[in-house]
Amino acid sequence: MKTLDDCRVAIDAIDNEILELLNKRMKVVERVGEIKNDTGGAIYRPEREKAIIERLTTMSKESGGVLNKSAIEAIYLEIFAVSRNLELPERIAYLGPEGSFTHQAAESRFGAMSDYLSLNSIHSVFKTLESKRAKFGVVPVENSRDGIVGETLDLLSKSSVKIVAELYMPIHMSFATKAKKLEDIKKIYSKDKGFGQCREFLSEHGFVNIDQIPVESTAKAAILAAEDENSAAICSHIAAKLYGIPTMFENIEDEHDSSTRFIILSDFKNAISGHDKTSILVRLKDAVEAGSLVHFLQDFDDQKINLSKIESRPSKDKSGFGYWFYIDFYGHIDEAKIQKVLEKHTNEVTWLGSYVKGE
Ligand SMILES: C=C(O[C@@H]1C=C(C(=O)O)C=C[C@H]1O)C(=O)O
Repeated sequence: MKTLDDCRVAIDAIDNEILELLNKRMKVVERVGEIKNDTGGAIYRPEREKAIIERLTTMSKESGGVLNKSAIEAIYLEIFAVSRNLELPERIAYLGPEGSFTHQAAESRFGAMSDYLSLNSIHSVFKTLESKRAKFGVVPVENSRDGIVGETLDLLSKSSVKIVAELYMPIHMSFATKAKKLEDIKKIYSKDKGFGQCREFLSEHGFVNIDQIPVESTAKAAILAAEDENSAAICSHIAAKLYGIPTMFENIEDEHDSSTRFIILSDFKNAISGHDKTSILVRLKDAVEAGSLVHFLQDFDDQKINLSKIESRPSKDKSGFGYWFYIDFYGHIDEAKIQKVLEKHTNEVTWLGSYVKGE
């Protein structure tokens, strides 16, 4: 049996090899960057990243390796982020403030080293992309409990930016405080929804009679709690970490299955990956006439295209269209069967993006 020292010597030797291989990988990545620069190709290729993770996961399984898919993903998403930065540093705008759940989603995809821009509205994220002040945007589009984020859908309907990726993130709340003892806590900050989602925790810990102060975001709650040792925040763990507040309890939400779907916006079209989803907006001219939506959907069914979401929104324009529909379906816009359906409805459909299906 090896001693601790032997193990550490072995680990050091392996780390040397890993570093050498990583540097070797980055040399190849630099060349990819040059090629993309010459040909105008997109830096971020989510479908290629997905294929790498799938291949490595299968390989690890087959060889009996201890790393499962989430471990491989955690390691490789960071490697991809560093690679992309090497190809061309690109700015990522997200719905802030720093420490928001959207920030956490952005970091999970773009890594710790990227150039981030925190903006205080979804509208500003779209504007920043349209004026090319950032290459990517990250915004929430729906939550499993609260439903659709209307502002995101309305902006998608008007903007030229496209959805290039999606990701689902479980939403967990942390209880963070600089207080040494629970009794020292005299007030708690959070967003109104934060309090709503953690009622059982608050009552179990006897916090019901303590001042609960709603503020505009959970990140703001963390900032305030960082300034006052007799207060606490219900916030994301990234916010607690960012503002230097120790987390006293994690996952304090009443129901643990809440997740938010975030979309990554940019200005290019992905190649087909074989695991794609497409989002479109449909303005049916005669939406009020019975059957027009049914006929439209029938065309999808005829081609065996499965829908994953349909959401109606009131149209706010003056063109006379009463409603439009936001639809997600499985497949990529460049697939023949999808072209066949969309060609029949060119005047009614706006393509919002085709991207690798998130998990
Ligand atoms: C290197 C590339 O660019 C990016 C980085 C990748 C990587 O590090 O493997 C993969 C896909 C792209 O997001 C590429 O397109 O192959």
